[in-house]
Amino acid sequence: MNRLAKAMTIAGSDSGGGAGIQADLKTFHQFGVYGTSAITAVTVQNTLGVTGVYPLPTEAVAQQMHEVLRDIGTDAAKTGMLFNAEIIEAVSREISHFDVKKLVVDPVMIAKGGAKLLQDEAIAALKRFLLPLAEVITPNLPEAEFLSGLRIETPEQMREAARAIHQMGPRHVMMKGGHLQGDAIVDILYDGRDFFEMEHERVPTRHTHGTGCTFSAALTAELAKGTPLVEAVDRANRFIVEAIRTAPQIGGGHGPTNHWAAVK
Ligand SMILES: Nc1ncnc2c1ncn2[C@@H]1O[C@H](COP(=O)(O)OP(=O)(O)OP(=O)(O)O)[C@@H](O)[C@H]1O
Ligand SMILES: Cc1ncc(CO)c(N)n1
Repeated sequence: MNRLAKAMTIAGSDSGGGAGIQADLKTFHQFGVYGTSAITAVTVQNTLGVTGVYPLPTEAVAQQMHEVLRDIGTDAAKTGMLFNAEIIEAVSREISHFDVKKLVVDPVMIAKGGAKLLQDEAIAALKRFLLPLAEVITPNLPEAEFLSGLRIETPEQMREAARAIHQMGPRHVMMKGGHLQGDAIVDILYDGRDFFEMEHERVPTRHTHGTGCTFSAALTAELAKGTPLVEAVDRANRFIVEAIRTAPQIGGGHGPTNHWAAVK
């Protein structure tokens, strides 16, 4: 067997199991990657929504990262729900200290039902401390609007916002176009020079809980294995579409995707 690739997720716990840490670890496993975690907050959630958010002490987040990274190490890492500015600063410090180069930042801000997973005043810390360390940031359109301060209603405005976000320091911007109308979903990847457009089908379903987490976890797993970025994005896209298409119909609300989805 080849050396086992390792990936770390730094994110919130979703008790319902479809998003956050749980989605990330299930996805790492499905990609054959050994997963480790640093939990930033415990959320009380099911498929109907979020009813509680309990952030951990900043020191607990930093210690989880420190102890895992100094012993086990990691080939890639991703961040999800970080909740506040203090946690963002501490996470950025550990990422720099251990020189984690393949960092995927999923700038989680609000859950689908509207619950706040990032405090408003933490956006400045995200831009200042974390984005310059990212290999790739994966905003959806509302997140890209918040970060760039621009309105995004057309593909051209997506490209404009990607340029603005790239200026904040990440080496690549992978902007997910799912929130624009249309039968097809067009995502764009920007490396500071060229735009790569990727189109895939839109699956008609309400079972999309944790799609952003699952997509960025798949991307992180591929990067951990050494897959080049454009190919890693393509594989992660194929995985999330298949996971949505074969969602297991769990719960009475927005159910999780199928973390056992197989992609060739
Ligand atoms: N109905 C759908 N059909 C096909 N692909 C989808 C669908 N919904 C989302 N996706 C894809 O899943 C990926 C992540 O989705 P999205 O941007 O909606 O995540 P998100 O809003 O961050 O999700 P969450 O906050 O629940 O984790 C994107 O690549 C997007 O194109
Ligand atoms: C813990 C957590 N992270 C991220 C999301 C966004 O899907 C969520 N609902 N819960």
